[in-house]
Amino acid sequence: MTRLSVNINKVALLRNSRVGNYPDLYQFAKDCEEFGAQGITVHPRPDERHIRYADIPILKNIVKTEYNIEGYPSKEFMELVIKVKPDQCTLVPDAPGVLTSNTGWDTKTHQIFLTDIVSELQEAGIRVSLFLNADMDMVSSVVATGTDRIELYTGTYATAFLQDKEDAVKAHAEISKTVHQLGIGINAGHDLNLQNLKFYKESLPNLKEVSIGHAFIADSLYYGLKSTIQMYRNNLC
Ligand SMILES: CC(=O)[C@@H](O)[C@H](O)COP(=O)(O)O
Ligand SMILES: NCC(=O)COP(=O)(O)O
Repeated sequence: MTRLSVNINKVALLRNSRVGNYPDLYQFAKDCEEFGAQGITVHPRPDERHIRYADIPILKNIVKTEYNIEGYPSKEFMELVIKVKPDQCTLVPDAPGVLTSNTGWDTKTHQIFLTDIVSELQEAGIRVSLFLNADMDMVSSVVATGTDRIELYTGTYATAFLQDKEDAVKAHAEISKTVHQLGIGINAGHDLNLQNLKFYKESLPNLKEVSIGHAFIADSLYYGLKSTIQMYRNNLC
């Protein structure tokens, strides 16, 4: 089974565009789970453009499925995650001012750094996932970090899907098969949507979780939250 984890960053972005608490981020997370979401993902960025650090502990008491916190392992981020103890922490190599996540880790270059971070999170009882490009050259260093999972960055897949979907998914299918055989779990995310999700899932039989936010929230504006969750879940069957 592939879990659908809804990334609620963009609900927080809308909330932050006015003083007050509307839409209510916490009620939205509750409703996502009531309607069938199997996880909630948040990505607190240093500028707090959407998810605020103050949201993180509150959501910990609200999320009943799986709570996934994504972000760059800065000192502040690590202190927050270790304190809150989500089910999973997905480490992302984003620079502070980046518009959105746009690449995975160079685990070869950052192997020692990541190994220490992975170990610190695991000692706190948190499952760790590393955001990664579909690059077989990274596999040995990924294993060396001791990470529990990888999250395949699917932004390039989503772009290439429109031209040649078989070619777009090839590297992802190959690395997921290899990493699965090495005992590491496979997650995926970024720019997945109702057009490209089903083919991706069919091409990666060992996919444990997808985290989807931007397209999902946009779709919810048209179809409503309950219908959108069902539509995405139907693409993961
Ligand atoms: C890591 C990733 O690809 C997404 O989870 C990221 O959280 C998107 O961030 P924005 O919502 O700020 O674009
Ligand atoms: N890890 C990917 C995620 O949480 C959401 O990415 P996107 O669907 O907002 O591009």
